[in-house]
Amino acid sequence: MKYGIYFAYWEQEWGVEQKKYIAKVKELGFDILEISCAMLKNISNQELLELKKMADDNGIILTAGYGPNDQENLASDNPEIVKHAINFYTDILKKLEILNIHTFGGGIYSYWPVDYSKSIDKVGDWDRSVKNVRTVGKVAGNCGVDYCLEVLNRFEGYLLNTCMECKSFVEEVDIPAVKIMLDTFHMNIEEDNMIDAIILAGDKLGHFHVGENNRRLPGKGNLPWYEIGAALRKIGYDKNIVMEPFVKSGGGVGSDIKIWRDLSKGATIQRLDEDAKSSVAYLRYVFSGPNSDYSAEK
Ligand SMILES: O=C(CO)[C@H](O)[C@H](O)[C@H](O)CO
Ligand SMILES: [Mn+2]
Repeated sequence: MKYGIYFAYWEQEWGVEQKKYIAKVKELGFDILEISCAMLKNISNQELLELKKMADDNGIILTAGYGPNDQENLASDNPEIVKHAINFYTDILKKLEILNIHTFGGGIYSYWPVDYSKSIDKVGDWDRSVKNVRTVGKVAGNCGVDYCLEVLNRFEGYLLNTCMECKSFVEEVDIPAVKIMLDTFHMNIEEDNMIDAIILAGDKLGHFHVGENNRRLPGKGNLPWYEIGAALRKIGYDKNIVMEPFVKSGGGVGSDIKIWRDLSKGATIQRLDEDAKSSVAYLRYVFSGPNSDYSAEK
């Protein structure tokens, strides 16, 4: 397994320049930097190549995350929005191919975060999204990108709240590049048992986000990391583990993620860095097993 972190741990806006985090995460002991596709919307080819070179030079793997806005919604009942969304994803996927990025995840079958002042048509949105994710998933496959559908908690999304729903959706889409993405923060809210959910995902699991019950760094909350690691090993998961901590309020990130207090306890940037370094060392240790009493027979 490779270990990474989402740049937004240090930032308040999704679209900011993220190149500077490549050397930093390397230094802190990570293999991966996850960037936001928000920064790829208006990027030049030259900048793309520079970003790729910087990752290569530092021995860092890049992955990509994204929370699409309501104009990029593949589940929309408005054909103009769907057309725009398909064009948007096609452009982004071509850029990911240039960047040698093979993993793209998030609520990329709907929009995020959902506006619940509007009425919800889950059945209709599901059918439209299956059809349109199939279209975009084929493009992803041609670009060598796994298109990973993140299971989100009910307050942020309504289409895929559990691994079971995501598995059915992925089976309906039936395109090899379209995979399940799980995030321990969301699983802790929605799944009866997050270990069983990982086992259920099995070889369809394409990407894995880790964060505590309150989105602090792994090791600072109450999630069962030993058991999570054992479940990942049991399904033979050998892809990416990307931590997605959110601890500072403010800006677009703070408002989308709903951080209304300082979960970092006033940490300086230096302290944030040290915490991330300790957390990835901790995760590498607990996920390497065999440290858990989660039995393989379960
Ligand atoms: O877990 C998430 C949202 O709660 C997502 O992974 C990202 O934050 C989202 O895609 C924005 O990039
Ligand atoms: Mn996530």
